[in-house]
Order: sequence, then C-alpha cells, then structure tokens
Amino acid sequence: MKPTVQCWAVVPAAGVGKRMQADRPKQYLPLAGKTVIEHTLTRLLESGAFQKVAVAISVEDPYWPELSISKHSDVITAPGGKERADSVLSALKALKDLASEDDWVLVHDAARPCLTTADIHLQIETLKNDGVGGILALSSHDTLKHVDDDTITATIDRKHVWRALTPQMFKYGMLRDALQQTEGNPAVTDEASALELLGYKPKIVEGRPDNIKITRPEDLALAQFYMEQQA
Ligand SMILES: Nc1ccn([C@@H]2O[C@H](COP(=O)(O)OP(=O)(O)OP(=O)(O)O)[C@@H](O)[C@H]2O)c(=O)n1
Ligand SMILES: C[C@](O)(CO)[C@H](O)COP(=O)(O)O
Repeated sequence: MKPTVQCWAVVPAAGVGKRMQADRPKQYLPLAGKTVIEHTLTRLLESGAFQKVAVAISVEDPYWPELSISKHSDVITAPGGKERADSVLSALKALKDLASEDDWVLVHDAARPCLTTADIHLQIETLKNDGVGGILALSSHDTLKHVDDDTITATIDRKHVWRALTPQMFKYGMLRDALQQTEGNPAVTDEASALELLGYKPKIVEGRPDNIKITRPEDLALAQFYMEQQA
C-alpha cells in the first residue's frame, strides 16, 4: 500500500557492532536464513511505503557488495560516517536530487530487523499531517529509578519516559538541516534529539515491543523468536 504522502527510507548500516563482539558487523550476522540487514531492507521494500531506500555503508565494508539486495533497483548506497548521525546525513545527501524538502523520511536502524509493515503504516498515517514528525517509542512496564552510581535518588513518573525506537520520521529538509547544525554533538544519538536541540517537539507513536535493536549476542535468539511469532 502506497501512503498518500511521498516517503523515503534511510538506513544507517555503517556501524561496527562493538557490543555484539562478533567476527563481523552485526548487520551481516545470520538470522532466520538471511543476514540481519537483508531482513531489515526486505521489510522496508515490501511495505510498499517508500520511493527508494538509501543505505549508509562503511567504505571499508566487504560484505555489502556480496548481497544481491545491494543491487536492488530501489536501493541507493551512500558512504557511512564516523557516528550514526554522520551516516544518516550522508544517506540524506544521496537523495538530494530525488527528494523534495517537504517529503517525509523514515530513518530506520539496519540493526532492527523485526520491524512490521503495520508499524510503518501506523507511523506514517499518525504523523503525515504533523508539522514536525516523530518516532516510534515504547512505554515502560517497570517502575523507573533515577540512580547515581549504585544508589537510587528518585523514582521517575513513568508516564514521562519512553524508549526511543526507529523508524524516526521527519521532513527531508528539516532533518538534513538539523543534522548539519548539530554535527559532532555526542548528544545526538537519534534523529529526534537533533530536532529537540533546535527547539522542535517531535511526537511519539507507540510501537511494537518486538521491534528490537540487535545490540548484544542474546538479541539474535530473541529476534528469531519474534520472527517466528510474526510468521
Ligand atoms: N557510524 C555509524 C554507527 C552506527 N550506524 C548504524 O546505526 C544503527 C544503530 O547503531 P548501534 O546499534 O549503536 O550500532 P553499532 O554502532 O554498530 O553498535 P556498537 O555501538 O555496539 O558498536 C546500526 O544499524 C548501525 O549500523 C551507522 O550507520 N554508522
Ligand atoms: C536510534 C536508536 O536506535 C534509538 O534507540 C539508538 O539511539 C541508536 O543506538 P545506540 O545504542 O544509542 O547507539
């Protein structure tokens, strides 16, 4: 299903996966018959929501050219950067002759292979008339503590704390400008934080808990479990 607004996908996939401690970047690890990144890109492409998918890949990456999906006619490759935000900006620049300033861009981690078509369309439909955009996020099912070293200093009202997921959906021009203006700022760990630093107030859309980020070794088994449940 094509949304009524023009959308592009940007996929940062240039990380090294330090916390995974594997013999290759985590996006190339096997998961349910494919690599992690093949699942992620296939889900984005099959959602029917995007004009093109721009993927940021490290310039020293020997794995990407080996995947047939790297030659897909709707996939554009851009050079990755030092930090995630640099990779996202690079992929946005690769779309500059295709995307219009007011088109929507959904930035989605290569390391989140369990994203569903339902969540993509929920996010687009919820935010398509918003002036800023927003992110998929998860509420907390646990009581939350503020801690200094190993000592609790406060209990936080959980209605004010959400876990940021991806996709993160913003207007092409606004996101590019925000990432350029906040370049090098270590506080920018996602797209929303770049916009927040400039005074914008992005929205949250409640996402699914199975949209996990593969970060540590045990996450692969969890992703496999979720994929079996989704099938
Ligand atoms: N310079 C970077 C760093 C990260 N990413 C991408 O951003 C996403 C989320 O980042 P994270 O989970 O932190 O991945 P890594 O940086 O690879 O992991 P680690 O922090 O454990 O090294 C991943 O798809 C990763 O490939 C990227 O494109 N460019
Ligand atoms: C963008 C992100 O996936 C939102 O949770 C996250 O900020 C990137 O990963 P990291 O673990 O913060 O590097």
